[in-house]
Amino acid sequence: MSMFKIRQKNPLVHCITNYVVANFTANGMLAIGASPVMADEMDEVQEMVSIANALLLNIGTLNQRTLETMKLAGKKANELNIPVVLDPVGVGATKFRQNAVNEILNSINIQLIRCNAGELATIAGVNWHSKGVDSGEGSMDVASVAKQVAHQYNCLVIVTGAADYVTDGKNEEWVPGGNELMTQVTGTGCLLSAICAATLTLEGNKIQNLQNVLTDYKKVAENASKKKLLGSFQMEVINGIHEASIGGEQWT
Ligand SMILES: Nc1ncnc2c1ncn2[C@@H]1O[C@H](COP(=O)(O)OP(=O)(O)OP(=O)(O)O)[C@@H](O)[C@H]1O
Ligand SMILES: Cc1ncsc1CCO
Repeated sequence: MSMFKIRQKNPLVHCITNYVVANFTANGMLAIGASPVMADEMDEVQEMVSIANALLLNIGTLNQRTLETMKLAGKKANELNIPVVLDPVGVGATKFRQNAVNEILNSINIQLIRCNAGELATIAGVNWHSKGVDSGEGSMDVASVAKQVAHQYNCLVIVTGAADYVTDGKNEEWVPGGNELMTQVTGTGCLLSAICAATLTLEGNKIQNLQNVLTDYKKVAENASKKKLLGSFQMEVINGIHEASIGGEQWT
């Protein structure tokens, strides 16, 4: 239902994202009727974010220069009350990513962290075996750790996996379902973060809106998996979110 609302609103989402998923993210955003713009030049990010409705910071292929542009854009977004989403891709993999995420979280008001369990563990300082940009392995109580992080940074937290979880530190929702093929193609999490940025521009209860989007996305994954063809799966996801966004209030 929230994808339908995003299409009604047509928000401009400024994405500073990684070069692996930039094209998929842009196509996914267009598919739900949002307007994506990718821009990471130091001399234009403040101007660009000023005309945007939301900002996405995704550290998937971060470097010193893009870290600086993220901080510039993030601070400007805060000044203008534009929601900022952080996708801390692979934060557990290197010291550079960990320091960068600490710097971002301590200098910018992030409205939502959208991460997988391994990324959450790193941000919370929980012992975890990271594996590049994948979730990796370990054990923790996702709900209590996510709530702790939400309190620490005064933000919403979404942790994706076999079941997705969303919290503001107090209220919480679980969204089960979907299909594991979502982890076999690149960028489904990154696109979801961009969609969440668009979702934060909607009126109404944030947790409820995000839960609706997570539910839609799980349903899209289930439908897309029916063909059991990995090569066309990404395209089926794009087709599915497009369908969800034109499906009206009742689409499930
Ligand atoms: N085991 C699983 N079963 C079903 N769905 C899953 C599973 N793991 C992840 N997903 C789904 O895959 C989507 C992306 O979540 P994931 O946790 O893989 O993000 P991510 O690791 O940040 O992805 P990426 O870095 O590839 O963008 C979400 O919709 C999530 O619900
Ligand atoms: C594979 C990969 N490497 C850096 S970012 C990225 C895309 C998935 O997050």
